[in-house]
Amino acid sequence: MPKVLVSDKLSPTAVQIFKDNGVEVDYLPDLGKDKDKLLEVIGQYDGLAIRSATKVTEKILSAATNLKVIGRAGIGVDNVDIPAATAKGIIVMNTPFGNSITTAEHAISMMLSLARQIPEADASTRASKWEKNRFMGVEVTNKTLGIVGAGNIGSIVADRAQGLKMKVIAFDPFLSPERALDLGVEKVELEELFARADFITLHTPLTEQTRNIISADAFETMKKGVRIVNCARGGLIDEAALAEALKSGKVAGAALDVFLEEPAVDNPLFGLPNVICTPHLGASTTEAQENVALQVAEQISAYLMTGEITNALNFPSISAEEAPRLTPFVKLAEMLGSFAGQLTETSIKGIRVEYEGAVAALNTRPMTAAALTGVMKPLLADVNMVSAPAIAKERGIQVETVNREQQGAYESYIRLTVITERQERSVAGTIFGNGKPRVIQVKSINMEAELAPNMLYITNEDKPGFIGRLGTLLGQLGINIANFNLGRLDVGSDAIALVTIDGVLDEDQLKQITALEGVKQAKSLRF
Ligand SMILES: NC(=O)C1=CN([C@@H]2O[C@H](COP(=O)(O)OP(=O)(O)OC[C@H]3O[C@@H](n4cnc5c(N)ncnc54)[C@H](O)[C@@H]3O)[C@@H](O)[C@H]2O)C=CC1
Ligand SMILES: O=C(O)C(=O)COP(=O)(O)O
Repeated sequence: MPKVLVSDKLSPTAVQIFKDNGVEVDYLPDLGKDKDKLLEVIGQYDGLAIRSATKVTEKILSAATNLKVIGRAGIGVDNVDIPAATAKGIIVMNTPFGNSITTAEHAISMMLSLARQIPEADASTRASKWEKNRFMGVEVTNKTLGIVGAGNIGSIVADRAQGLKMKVIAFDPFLSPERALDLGVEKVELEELFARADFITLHTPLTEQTRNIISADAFETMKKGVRIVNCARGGLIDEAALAEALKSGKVAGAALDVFLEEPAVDNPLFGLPNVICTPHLGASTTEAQENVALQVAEQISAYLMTGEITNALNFPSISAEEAPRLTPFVKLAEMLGSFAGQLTETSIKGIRVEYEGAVAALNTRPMTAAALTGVMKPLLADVNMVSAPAIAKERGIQVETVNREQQGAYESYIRLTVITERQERSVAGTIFGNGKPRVIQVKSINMEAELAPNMLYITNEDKPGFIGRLGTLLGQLGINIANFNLGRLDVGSDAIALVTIDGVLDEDQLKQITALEGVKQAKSLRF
C-alpha cells in the first residue's frame, strides 16, 4: 500500500480521501516546519502533501528515496525545488484554482481595510480612545486600481473591484487585448500602471522576472499617496524600499499578507503605523481549504494507484510507447520555445510551430505543448506541458501548427515563430544523431549551435573587428567561452552570435556587453 505524508495543516477531508482510495496516510501537520525531522522520515513515503510551510529543498529530496509525487494543496510552488524533483523523477502537482476566489477576496479585504484604516481604528476604539478625528479614510469609488498579474486571481480581483466602481488597469505581458476587453480592464505597461494607480495589487508568481518588481526605483514613479496590497509573494516587493517610501509619505499605506522571510516575526515594516499585516492568510477560508485538500488528495491517490497525472507541473503527457521517439523532439521544442520566449519582450499574439520531415509524422501535440511551455516559462513559473495549451488559449494566444512530411536539407526540423504586435521572430532546430537538440536558424539566419545551460545571444552589426572586441571584453570580464557560433544574412547586414559561456552573466556584465560598439541586442539565455 503506498504511503503518504501530510506535513502541513490540511482539512481532514484529505486524510479521509487517502484512506478511501487505499492509500496509507500519516497526518503530521507541524512536521513540515521541522527540517531535520522531515529529512529523517521522508525516505519512508511515496507521496507528500504540503502547503507553503514545508520547504521541499534539494536536500530533502535527496533523502526522499521512495518519493514519487509531491502535491501542493494550493497554487504557488516556490517552496518546492521543481528542477531537483524533476531530476529525481518526482511529479510535482498543485491545485491551480482551488483557492483563487478566496485569495482575491483577501486582497479586496486588505484594500478596503487600508482605505479606512480598519485595524488601527479597531485597536484604538477597543483601547477606549474613541479617536473619531484621527481616522480619515479615502473612498475607493472612481479610484484607479492597478493590477500587476492578471491571471486567475488578478482577474477575479478585477471583477470584484469593478463591482466597487473602481477603474481597473492591468499589467501582464500575457494579457491579450481581447482578454483585457473581456475582463473590462485597460491593459497598460508597468510604468503607466505605476504612474496612474491609486491602489496597486500584486498577483504574479515569484520568479526571477518578478522578484522586486516593486523596487526603490518603482516607488519613485508612483503617485504620492499610493496604497499597495500584496497577497502574492513576499519577494515581489523590496521591503526596505517600501519602509522608506512609507516613512517619506510617498506610499500612504501597505497591506501585506506575504513576506520575504516567513514566518515573519521580526520585519522592519511591523513598526510602521500605516501597514496592515496578515500571516499568509490569503488561502485560509473553510471553502478554499476544503477545495484544495480534496483536490490534492484525489490527485496524489490517482497517481499512486493508477498512474494518472493531473495538474502536474513537471511532466509531459506522453504514453509509454511513444516516449522514446518523442522525447528528443519534445526537448527540442521546449528549448526553441524557451529561446524565443527569452528574446520576446512584448505581449505575444501568436505562436506558429512548423514540423518538417519525419517529425511531422509523429504525435506533435506534446511537442507543441512543450514549445508553448518554453515560450511562456519566463513569465509563468508554473506553466507545464499539460497546462500550456489551455493557458495560451485563455490568453488569446493563437497557436498554429503546420506539418509537412516531405524532407528538405534535414531529415526532421522544427521551426517556431513567435508573433508579437511588432514583429515575427523564428528559431529553428533539429536533432542530430547523438539525440541532442541543435539550433539551425535564428531570425532567418542560418547557423548551427548546440544549446547549453548558459549562453550569450548577440545581434550585432556585421563589421570587421567586432568578434575580436567581444572576445577581448569577455576575457576582461573573466568569462570563459566554451563555444562560439556565428551567422549572418548578407555581408554588412545584421549578424548573430550565440556564445556558450561557463557560468552565468550578471547584470553589470551584460550591460558592458550591450554597450560594446556594434552590439544591437545582447541577452543572457538560460536553458
Ligand atoms: N497569499 C496567498 O495565500 C496566496 C498567494 N498566491 C500567489 O498568487 C500568485 C498568482 O496566482 P494565480 O493568479 O493563480 O496565478 P496565474 O498563473 O493564474 O497568474 C499569474 C499571472 O502573473 C502574470 N505574470 C507573470 N510574470 C509577470 C510579470 N513580470 N509582470 C506582470 N505579470 C506577470 C502571468 O502572465 C499570469 O497571468 C501565485 O503564484 C501565488 O504565489 C496564490 C494563492 C494564495
Ligand atoms: O496557494 C498558494 O500559493 C498560497 O500561497 C497559499 O498558501 P497556504 O497553503 O495557505 O500556505
